[in-house]
Amino acid sequence: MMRSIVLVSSFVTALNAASLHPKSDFKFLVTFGDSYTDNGRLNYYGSHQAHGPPPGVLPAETNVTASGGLTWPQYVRSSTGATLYDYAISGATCDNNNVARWAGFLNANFPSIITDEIPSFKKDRKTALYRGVTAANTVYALWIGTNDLSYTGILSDSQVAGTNITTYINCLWSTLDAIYATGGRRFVLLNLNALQLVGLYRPQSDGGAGDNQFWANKTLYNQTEYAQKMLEYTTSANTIIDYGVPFNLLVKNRWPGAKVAVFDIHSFITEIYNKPKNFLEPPHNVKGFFHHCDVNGANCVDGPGSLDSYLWYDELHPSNKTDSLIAHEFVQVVSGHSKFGTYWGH
Ligand SMILES: CCCC(=O)Oc1ccc([N+](=O)[O-])cc1
Repeated sequence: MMRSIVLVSSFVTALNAASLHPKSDFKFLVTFGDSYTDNGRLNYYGSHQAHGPPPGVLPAETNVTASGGLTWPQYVRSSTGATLYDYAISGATCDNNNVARWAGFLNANFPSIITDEIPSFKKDRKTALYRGVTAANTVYALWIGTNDLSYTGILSDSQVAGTNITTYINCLWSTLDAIYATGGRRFVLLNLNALQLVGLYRPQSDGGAGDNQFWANKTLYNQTEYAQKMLEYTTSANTIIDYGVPFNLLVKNRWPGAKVAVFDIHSFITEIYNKPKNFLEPPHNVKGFFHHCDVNGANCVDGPGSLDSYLWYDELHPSNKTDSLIAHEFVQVVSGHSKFGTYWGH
């Protein structure tokens, strides 16, 4: 049977950011991901023998995240008034059965979306925390993959044998399956960041970092080759996401009644990189980063200047200025008004 494809032009009506009263169609934001999104959840695991909070309990938040300040969902909350449930955990991959990363301080792997974030969400979903959550008033955001493709993952062929970028992409669809099964119908999928631009993967010959806390022996490698690999991996995965969302949603009818927006973070970050004066405070800094530590992540020194001038906080993470820009654009995506959003629905 031929199925008509409908590009949803307006995902939801525009948000009244100024009032701080959440709009009826954006009362709750539920987020899944890694340190790009984590607002303190890993800290809870770190202080509770690698266990998450009991069902119905939110971990304490921090206002100094991996961005150097608030992270993007916290900015979305403050601009929209939406209630935020953030399951993101720093260091996470999509599924530890595909790419697992050891966390010495946990004496366990970093918790992943499939093994920890989704199970925690499903347990919480049955508690009073989710009173008032409906299919219509809740947006689920998924931003994962930076660690899957990272030097400790696919970039160094460190994934579980037999798994690959397609396995990672299939994990995205499995995550949407799990949320859909709980009643979620409105999804925003944030694609892979332009990782060839971060200091971690940029060659030193182009202003990138040398040996560092996220890749301790980077200088032993052909850095130009690895930056190019990262460009290939992120752009190829993002193309698969672009085609995979309408294929799964509309051709396979995998999530009947759902709407999915793809937020093209790769292009958004690249636009900040190319036109910093439109986004960052002068003097703009898009090649360097603000927070400099040794290869052990210790003896850190900040600056020079203000973090608001920087695209990046450290070798890997957007600055909190950038996170505030991501949040602003995310709200535009949810409202159907972003040139960085592609909207799919029945
Ligand atoms: C965006 C993915 C990068 C990431 O998750 O980085 C981190 C991993 C682990 C920690 N941590 O253990 O604190 C922080 C950031």
